[in-house]
Amino acid sequence: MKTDPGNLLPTQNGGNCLKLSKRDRCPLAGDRRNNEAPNLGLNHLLFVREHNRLSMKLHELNPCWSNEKVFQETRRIIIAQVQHITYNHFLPLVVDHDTMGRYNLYSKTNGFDHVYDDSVDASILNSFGIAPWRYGHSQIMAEQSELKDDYKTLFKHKIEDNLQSPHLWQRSYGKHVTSLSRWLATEPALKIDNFLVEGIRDKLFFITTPPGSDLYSLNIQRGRDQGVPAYNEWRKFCGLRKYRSFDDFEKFGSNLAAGYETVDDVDLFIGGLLEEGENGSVGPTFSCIIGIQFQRFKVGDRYWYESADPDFAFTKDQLNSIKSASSLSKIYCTNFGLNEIQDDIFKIPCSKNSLSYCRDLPDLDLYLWKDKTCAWTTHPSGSCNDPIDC
Ligand code: HEM
Repeated sequence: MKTDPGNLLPTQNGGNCLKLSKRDRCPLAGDRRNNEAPNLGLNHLLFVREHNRLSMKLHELNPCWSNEKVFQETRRIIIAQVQHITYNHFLPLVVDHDTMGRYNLYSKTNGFDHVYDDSVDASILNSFGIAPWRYGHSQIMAEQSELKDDYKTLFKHKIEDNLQSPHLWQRSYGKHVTSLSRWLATEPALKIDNFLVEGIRDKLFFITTPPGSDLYSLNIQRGRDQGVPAYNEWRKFCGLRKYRSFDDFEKFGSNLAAGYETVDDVDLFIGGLLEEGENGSVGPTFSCIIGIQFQRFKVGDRYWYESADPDFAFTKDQLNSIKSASSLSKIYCTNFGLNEIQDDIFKIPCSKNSLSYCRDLPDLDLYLWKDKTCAWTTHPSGSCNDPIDC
């Protein structure tokens, strides 16, 4: 895929982003919101770099493959990695243990899994995008910072000064990508709760649209605009006890009583965030909706990465390599130039999650993608320049 100098996201003339310096350019990525916050842009950049890294290797292994074939095969591998990491490493930290089991969200440890059900609609539930999946807004930190290679020196950048701008990672041809990613990988996100940092509560987008707005208010209003059922309706749907009075919200009850007429009016986004989950995850109502949604994404996806459909399935060995060797830690440190990283990037480094050298973390075995016919196709004379077989 195309990149800019510094191996950065490609840019367009003009474009829709905030330019904080003369040299800033608006990046192009799969989602136009990639520049909403610098760390979101970094995650888009991460997978462009990973795509190009894998496709170069596939091309070296299979010189007879067309560019299109290399692109499509790489895309398929990246999608499989994202699905595997999301369901097995990330989701178990967002929802509770029961939800993972109830909705069959874990992948099988090895081999294929026939999960596809053509009666399942994999599109997004209105309520899911409005409330439970916005839980992450409460985890947003007040700064987007950089950590130098001593892991101690910190350069802080206020979040409100950098929204809608690629400046932090783009300046000096991407020289700061590594230090930003070091911070992102090691600094714990904030707790999931009903609090929001000031930079996105009072000052959201204040540079472009002064005096700025409030992300939680937008979330609440969006739910009302789109007719999302109230919190208590969802509790009932999820088999939880409906709340009868504001006292059920315990210490938050009196504040809610000041803003709502009855307990049945409480918005899903507000009620859901007030629940406490298991080990810091979201509470039972959000877990329920997220569980249903992720089950639909999985079971309603004809191309789910564990599929054994002979028309497009990975081989069993390829699939097992994806399962055993995909980790966001590896993808991060390989593509962002880190030497070391904790084994599980979703958790902070500690004695149970120690640092490893990047090169020691498992990587996909791309030799399993070697097309045995390829060398002969490119060299009908039979001369062999194949790095593996020769
Ligand atoms: C600095 C970080 C972030 C900023 C500035 C931000 C900002 C926004 C804004 C302005 C909206 C549109 C609100 C509306 O008008 O309805 C939005 C939507 C949304 N955000 Fe965030 N967000 C951030 C991080 C996150 C995180 C970490 C998550 C989840 C883990 C998340 C999940 C969502 C979802 C699901 C939507 C709705 C998307 C849709 O329906 O198309 N956001 N965000």
